[in-house]
Amino acid sequence: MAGIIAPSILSADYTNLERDVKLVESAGAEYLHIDVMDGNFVPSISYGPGWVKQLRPETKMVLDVHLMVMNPEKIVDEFADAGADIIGVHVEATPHIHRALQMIKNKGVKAEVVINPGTPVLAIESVLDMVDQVLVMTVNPGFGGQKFLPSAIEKIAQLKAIREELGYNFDIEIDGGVNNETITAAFEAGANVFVAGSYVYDKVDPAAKITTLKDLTK
Ligand SMILES: O=C(CO)[C@@H](O)[C@H](O)COP(=O)(O)O
Ligand SMILES: [Co+2]
Repeated sequence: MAGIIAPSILSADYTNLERDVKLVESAGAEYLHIDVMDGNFVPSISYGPGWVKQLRPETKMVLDVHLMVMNPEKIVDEFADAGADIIGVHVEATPHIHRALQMIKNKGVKAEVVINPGTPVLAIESVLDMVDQVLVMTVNPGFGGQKFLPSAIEKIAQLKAIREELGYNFDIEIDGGVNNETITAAFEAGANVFVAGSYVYDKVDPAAKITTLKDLTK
């Protein structure tokens, strides 16, 4: 099965948001990646649940919400009610990662745990039996347009091995610096969901970029 492509709306043109959403949907992107930033866990501030609620009826794509916020357990219910299909919470952002993931699952939403480049797989081993997706950050979170960090490849391979050994079921997503050159090593290591922001939306022809990424992950 081809990889799932998740364009990051962070790099879209906000004065033409509807156009940019429809463009990637008709090009075959299955997920739309939504970067929520609180100005605390990361320096930038982006969107809240009200924004996700408005977006929900505009697309059939899976809304893949990446919460870069401190203490996400305080806000996961609101994002679930807004129509998120997947909610990702950083292990570095809360002392209550198990509770945060349980709250997401209780809402009937897919639960994702996220690790930063400086965090080892060991830090999330005790919650791998309860997640639908693991997001391995391939840049430090907070900004689009950064360079892919190859140290993530080993973590992807570790997660794939744990999943096989223990019979777990999670998808492995990567996020940051994904393009036609960096995607292959991550795909070969075991990633199957690929966030791409600036590669898709900067410069020309987002639809062709999605086709390229899909072709590289067959
Ligand atoms: O979560 C983040 C950044 O914190 C990402 O989702 C970026 O939006 C990806 O952008 P590119 O690195 O693909 O430009
Ligand atoms: Co993201």
